[in-house]
Amino acid sequence: MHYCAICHTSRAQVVRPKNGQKICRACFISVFEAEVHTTILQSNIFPARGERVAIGASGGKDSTVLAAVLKNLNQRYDYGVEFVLLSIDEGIHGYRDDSLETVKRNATQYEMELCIVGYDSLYGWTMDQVVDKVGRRGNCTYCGVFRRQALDRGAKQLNISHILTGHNADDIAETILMNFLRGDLPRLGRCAEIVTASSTSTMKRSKPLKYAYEKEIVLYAHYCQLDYFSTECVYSPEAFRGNASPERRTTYF
Ligand SMILES: Nc1ncnc2c1ncn2[C@@H]1O[C@H](COP(=O)(O)OP(=O)(O)OP(=O)(O)O)[C@@H](O)[C@H]1O
Repeated sequence: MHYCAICHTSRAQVVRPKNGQKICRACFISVFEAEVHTTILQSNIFPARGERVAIGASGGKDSTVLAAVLKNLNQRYDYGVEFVLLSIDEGIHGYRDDSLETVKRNATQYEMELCIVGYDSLYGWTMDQVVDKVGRRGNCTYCGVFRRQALDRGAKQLNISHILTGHNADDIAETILMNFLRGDLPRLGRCAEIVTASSTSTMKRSKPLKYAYEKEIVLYAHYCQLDYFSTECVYSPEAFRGNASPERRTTYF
């Protein structure tokens, strides 16, 4: 039997993909949370007490883990921040309607206010209607752009100027590779930053899970028995992110 490399008393149950360390369940949970706390401190994500901050909440594993960890860390280290869950309803039947039910339960579990903003009320149409009219080609690209803007508009409605997202280390590695394949140098330069503030808007965006590997996020959610939604978007097989072949790349230049 291997003993945990941190506490040396319990049985090791996890081999960390990051460094090969064999640790027990309790030490994994505490080290995972400690690393997110370090990212928050080193990047000065919450510079002011009393700030209201939105968590972009999709109901998926990343944003659910983000909300759960922030709830714990805010209590433990007293950041003095009030978190609000902000969800965008893109209007994708059989996907977003189900995941929003998860976010509603999370709002109760984490005692956070929830605000849901829909593409239908912001733009006058849903993604299902867009796909019906123009087909599936490239729809993930528009949807991503609309979602980003919808998050900004939702946060403004709440009088909030700071949005956190659950982007993890694997997402950021994929984004770097995608920007490289597209030859998008300006984005390549800034896509790995933890805190970004655009020159055209006052909205600040942060990624506290930047150093968390997707495998460990799933493990954290599993060990903490978090309630999250794990079905893929019905339109996502079309995304460049999941299928970045050179032939497809040419359509983006
Ligand atoms: N519909 C949405 N409403 C609010 N925030 C969203 C929504 N979709 C995505 N986000 C935010 O953007 C982040 C990255 O989204 P992405 O679509 O890449 O999903 P993901 O990597 O599967 O994350 P998750 O597991 O949280 O769904 C999410 O973690 C979340 O913070």
